[in-house]
Amino acid sequence: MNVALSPPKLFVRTVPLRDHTAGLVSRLPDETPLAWLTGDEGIVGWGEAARLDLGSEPEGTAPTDTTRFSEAARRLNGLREHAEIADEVGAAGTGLVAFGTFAFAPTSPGSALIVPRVLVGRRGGRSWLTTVSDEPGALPGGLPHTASAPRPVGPVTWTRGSLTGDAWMAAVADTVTRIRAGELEKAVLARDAFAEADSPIDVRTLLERLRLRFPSCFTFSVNGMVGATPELLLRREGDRLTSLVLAGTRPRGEDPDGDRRLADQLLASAKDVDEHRMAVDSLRTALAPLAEEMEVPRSPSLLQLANVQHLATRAHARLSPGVSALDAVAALHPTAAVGGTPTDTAMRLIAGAEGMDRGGYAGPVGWLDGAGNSEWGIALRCAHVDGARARLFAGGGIVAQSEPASELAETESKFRVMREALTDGS
Ligand SMILES: C=C(O[C@@H]1C=C(C(=O)O)C=C[C@H]1O)C(=O)O
Repeated sequence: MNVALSPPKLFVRTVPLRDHTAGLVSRLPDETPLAWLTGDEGIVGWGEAARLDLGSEPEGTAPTDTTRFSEAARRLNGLREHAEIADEVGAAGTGLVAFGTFAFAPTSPGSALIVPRVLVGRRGGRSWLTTVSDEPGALPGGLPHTASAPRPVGPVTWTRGSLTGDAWMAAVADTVTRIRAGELEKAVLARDAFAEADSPIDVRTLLERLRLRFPSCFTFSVNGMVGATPELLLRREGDRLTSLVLAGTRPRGEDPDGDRRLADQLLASAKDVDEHRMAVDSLRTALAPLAEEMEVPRSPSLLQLANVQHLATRAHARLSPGVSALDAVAALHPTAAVGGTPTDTAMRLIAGAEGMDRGGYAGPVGWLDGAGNSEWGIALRCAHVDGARARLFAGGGIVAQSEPASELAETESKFRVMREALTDGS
């Protein structure tokens, strides 16, 4: 674990912004942009007023260990206690805001919270600017207008991931055998793929493509993790919590009739409905000790995206007094939508079967403000971007009736999100 030095004193100021016309992504400089966007709304940030790198736990730590979340909460509280905040807007995402990404497994590196130097937000017809500085009076009053235009990605070379398609299908087959033998009920298996461009990838280009193609998803960029996830681990507004659970997938059809047929098949599939139920059950069980009221629909509805369609359940809860967003993140991660059932057995199987470290893939990614408002997605349909290289991830839930070839095809549909974002002119 990192030993926290005494936190810096931060001077935070949020002011309303009158200029509503410019898109949020166009505000961003190209270096390490931070973003959380739904369509035209959300928050973007740049610079680092504070960076909390959270250490990884030693090998052998229980797969459900939550130290990285409690460490994040403790260190963020330290920052908040020292901060001087002048907030003229007072909405979700104003004041002292940190973007965050957490590794899927406690033993993986890469979990971090970042407080940007500058943040621009827009929501419900209001826009704001937050600046964070180390000295009183050194607060910039307006926006720096230095952002350059986003660059195209250029030609990309694709290489296969940690496992070949055949090796990955063999891992799926082995998992099915273990499920049928009664060792567990469900495990989500993922794979990776690599892309290499000729020059550093401009993350803003990816963000703009992703938010336009997936306006109902959460387009994010935090500490190298970039993607557009449809899955909301949780949103906290006051004491209200919302979560959108997804599990059960079909591709989109070629035409409206084919599309409807695939949707009907999905809604009627005992295999997918069961797989979905496990994800919802894992949420319900994790949330129950934290909530005073919970509202979870009995049966899933359909969520259609540009590349795939999912079974979806939107759950609501009222959190018990004193339960923070990070408490809820720690309790909910990993849901059976990205881990499995039972959680511990599935996590151990995943660590052995995938032949790779997931890093931040399938971990929580999002932001929180000083008032306790917060949004955390599950980092899916994403890549880790590092200079000219991108490592893409995609997975799917494996249950007793799963077939390796269709699971492989499902991961290909999910890879499309980032493959297309990385392809100019697609
Ligand atoms: C694991 C992923 O997606 C998850 C798995 C799903 C499934 O198995 O049907 C559906 C949505 C997500 O919860 C991914 O996109 O990589």
